[in-house]
Amino acid sequence: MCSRDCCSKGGVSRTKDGNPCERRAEKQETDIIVPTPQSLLYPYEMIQEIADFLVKGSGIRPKIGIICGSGLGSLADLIQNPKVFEYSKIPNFPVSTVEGHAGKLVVGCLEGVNVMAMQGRFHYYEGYPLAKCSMPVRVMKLCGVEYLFATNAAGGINPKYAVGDIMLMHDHVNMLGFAGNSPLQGPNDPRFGPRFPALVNSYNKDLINKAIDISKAMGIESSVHVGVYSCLGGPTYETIAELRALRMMGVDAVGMSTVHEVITARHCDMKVFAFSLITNKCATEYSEKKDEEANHDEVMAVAKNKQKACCEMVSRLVAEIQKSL
Ligand SMILES: O=P(O)(O)O[C@H]1O[C@H](CO)[C@@H](O)[C@H]1O
Ligand SMILES: Nc1nc2[nH]cnc2c(=O)[nH]1
Repeated sequence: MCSRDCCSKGGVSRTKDGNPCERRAEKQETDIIVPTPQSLLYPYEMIQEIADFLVKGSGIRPKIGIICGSGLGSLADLIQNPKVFEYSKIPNFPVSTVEGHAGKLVVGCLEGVNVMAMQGRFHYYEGYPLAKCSMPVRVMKLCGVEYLFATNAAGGINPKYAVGDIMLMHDHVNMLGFAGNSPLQGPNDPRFGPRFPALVNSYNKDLINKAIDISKAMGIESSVHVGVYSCLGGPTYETIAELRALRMMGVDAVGMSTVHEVITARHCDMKVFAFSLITNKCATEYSEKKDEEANHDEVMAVAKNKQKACCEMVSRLVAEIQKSL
């Protein structure tokens, strides 16, 4: 209420005698905030600056970029001669706020290939716009990265999936996109990619086939699936009705990440490989059992338990790529 003792009726501030309050009208005009389109948050030059900082600081131009999912930070521990950058020390970089996401960028060598790994990703529910969540993918691109490996912890909706299984992503359903949200929203910078990128064939078939062969060589093929992931905004886990709806849409696993990173990577023509570690089974029947409710401690515990297999999958696939370089 303004100091002239106004009240608000029908969205219009009025003085006690019913006349519109001029002071409030003036204030409203100056208070209008025009949101910055997502794509303008990190202009090309700023991304280039971050990439230059990392390439100069590490002396390395990575070919493969790895994003470690919740509890899967040990993927970055595979890297030899690592140069570690705390996110807080990288200019214009956001900070990680989620448990299981250390907030470090590790650059070095894996299976003879220069790689860069994010120990900690950014999620929409942390309050970051999608373009900010996936900004590091563009940094990777300008550092020289050609392949994105995105990993995540996810809930298994497909009834055939068990906790601890791995789902190789071959497609996604972009629920945030259905609601009109995209990391590419706003003016397009063609130095990154086209205005209207196609997303069919986003997940590289050759890499999926190689990963299937690797799972056979590791003797874990019965717990490795190929399926569809969907990203919701979070931070809530899903209701039973939502899980049923997702299943009807053909979704096999659900999480709160990855899709915007894949969109950003495909926009700038990176080859994408992604997998979900199934950390919990999503209930699709109503029940009052507490142990059927998803929780982040369980997600982290399962990820830690299964990190060895995930690490082996990643390093073997990097070794396969190395053969073709
Ligand atoms: O997708 P990642 O980062 O692996 O994490 C998943 O696990 C967290 C919920 O337990 C959410 O952040 C969800 O997205
Ligand atoms: N949205 C969502 N994210 C997850 N991350 C790990 N498990 C889950 C889950 O069940 N739902």
